[in-house]
Amino acid sequence: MYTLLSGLYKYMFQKDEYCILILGLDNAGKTTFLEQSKTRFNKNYKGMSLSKITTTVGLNIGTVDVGKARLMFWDLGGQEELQSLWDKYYAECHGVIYVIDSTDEERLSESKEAFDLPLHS
Ligand SMILES: Nc1nc2c(ncn2[C@@H]2O[C@H](COP(=O)(O)OP(=O)(O)OP(=O)(O)O)[C@@H](O)[C@H]2O)c(=O)[nH]1
Ligand SMILES: [Mg+2]
Repeated sequence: MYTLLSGLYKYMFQKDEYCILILGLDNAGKTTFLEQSKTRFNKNYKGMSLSKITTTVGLNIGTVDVGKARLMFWDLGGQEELQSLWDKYYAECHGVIYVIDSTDEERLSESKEAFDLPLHS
């Protein structure tokens, strides 16, 4: 009976959780994207001032509920020495958002190389 009820409860109220990695070069706008997503989708979230966002050294985690899904975003640091950590998270995630600063044309090829890195490791 307990199993039946807990199954029913989970079916009705529990959200499916998905882990989404946010990758991209340093300064591409990953943390800004995460903050904007949280502000847009989480009703009671008062977003932090965008000017207060500094470069990410570790990991920012943000949760956003969309319909019956709960998206758990992992925003990793994009600096070169941190890129080797990307593939540690790659195997655990359900999806990847790759952020490119389209105005920074000089770094587009560097961005492409960094994008290819976890795909080939
Ligand atoms: N104009 C403009 N500036 C942006 C946009 N997104 C981010 N920025 C600016 O770009 C800079 C870097 O943004 P972050 O979100 O910290 O970049 P990041 O990819 O998280 O960088 P790391 O944490 O170092 O990997 C900040 O000064 C932001 O305000 C955008 O869509 N438009
Ligand atoms: Mg960041």
